[in-house]
Amino acid sequence: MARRVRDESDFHDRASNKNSRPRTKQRPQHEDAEAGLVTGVDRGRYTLLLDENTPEERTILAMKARELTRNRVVCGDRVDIVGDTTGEDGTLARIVRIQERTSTLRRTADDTDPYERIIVANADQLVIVTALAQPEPRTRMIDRCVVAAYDAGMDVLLCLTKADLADATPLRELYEPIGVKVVVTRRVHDDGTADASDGAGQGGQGGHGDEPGHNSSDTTEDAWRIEPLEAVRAELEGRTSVLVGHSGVGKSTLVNALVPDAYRATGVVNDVTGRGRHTSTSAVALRLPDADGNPAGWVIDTPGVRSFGLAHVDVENLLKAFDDLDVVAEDCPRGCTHLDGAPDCALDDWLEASPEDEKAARTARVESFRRLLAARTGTV
Ligand SMILES: Nc1nc2c(ncn2[C@@H]2O[C@H](COP(=O)(O)OP(=O)(O)OP(=O)(O)O)[C@@H](O)[C@H]2O)c(=O)[nH]1
Ligand SMILES: [Zn+2]
Repeated sequence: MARRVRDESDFHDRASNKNSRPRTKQRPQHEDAEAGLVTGVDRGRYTLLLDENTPEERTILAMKARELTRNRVVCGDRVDIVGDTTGEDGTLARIVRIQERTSTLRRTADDTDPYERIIVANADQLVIVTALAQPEPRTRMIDRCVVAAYDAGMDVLLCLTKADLADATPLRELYEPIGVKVVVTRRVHDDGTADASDGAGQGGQGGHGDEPGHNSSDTTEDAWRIEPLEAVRAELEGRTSVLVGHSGVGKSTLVNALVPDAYRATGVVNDVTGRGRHTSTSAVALRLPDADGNPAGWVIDTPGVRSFGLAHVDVENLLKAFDDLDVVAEDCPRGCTHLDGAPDCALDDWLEASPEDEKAARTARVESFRRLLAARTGTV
């Protein structure tokens, strides 16, 4: 369901909109530019992957060229680069263009940040990692993430962790009717028990999942593993997924199991800034291996993203994520809010006219849609 989404320049910098930029003057200058993928951003330094999946594949560092000063380059962006692109020590290339984005996950300006920001570009799936207990799930937070994803034209995967501690059924029932895919993971001890009484801290950076794609008890003698890891991997393969989740939900545990050495692989950024990765708040793209260790997609971890401001969200975009309701709402009065109690809202007529056997399903759809609409406002 990836739809074309407007460029960031549509929102706060119309003057520099790409259509009015003197492209023809830049083109000849940069016709030797190479293409790269932004895998990390840290204080004006961009980590890029060039010649992806070829023998020449390499990681380089770059900065933005002067003409891009006012444009934000984010993780997941495809960019054009000039200068020294060898990636050798001490080299710094220049990003001269941002390629057209297929999606932009964004958050609204708020009290702490006056700008609406793009968080990640070109992702097609948002993975909301939520623990079933410790910490307790917060459905309002999940709703808000779903809204942000649907607004961006992204699919949603709800990953419910710690199923060894609580039942996933209530959350499943809440989210499956709105087109959210659900995967449920649990911690399983190597002796087969699903008891989470100890082992805390062993998993965060753990030795679990040392063997890409297997992570089974015959390769790890100690403690525990996350299951079913392969079901999660199957949902991520061939896609670019953004992972969000509150502290303590088990996101790092999951990323480590899926992408062995994930955090060591981002060391390039650390070498430059001297900062540990865990103090970084910007997104990092990690390559997901398939069961044989071959590249099979991208997982973008977002350590700093705990919630989304949603004031920018367009009701129409949200409605588009509900195909059936979108058609019905064509009969709504102009400017209908579609909220509960909205005068003459066609969604209410649709419910009333429902055949008996469809009533429950229709009601679940409309109620879920209205819940998401309401979640746009207020704070988490
Ligand atoms: N019982 C149980 N504990 C789990 C499970 N997954 C992770 N944990 C534990 O939950 C705690 C938090 O996991 P992390 O992976 O560090 O959580 P996080 O979401 O990355 O949190 P931050 O690192 O603070 O962002 C750790 O002690 C893990 O061992 C699970 O499925 N069941
Ligand atoms: Zn309506």
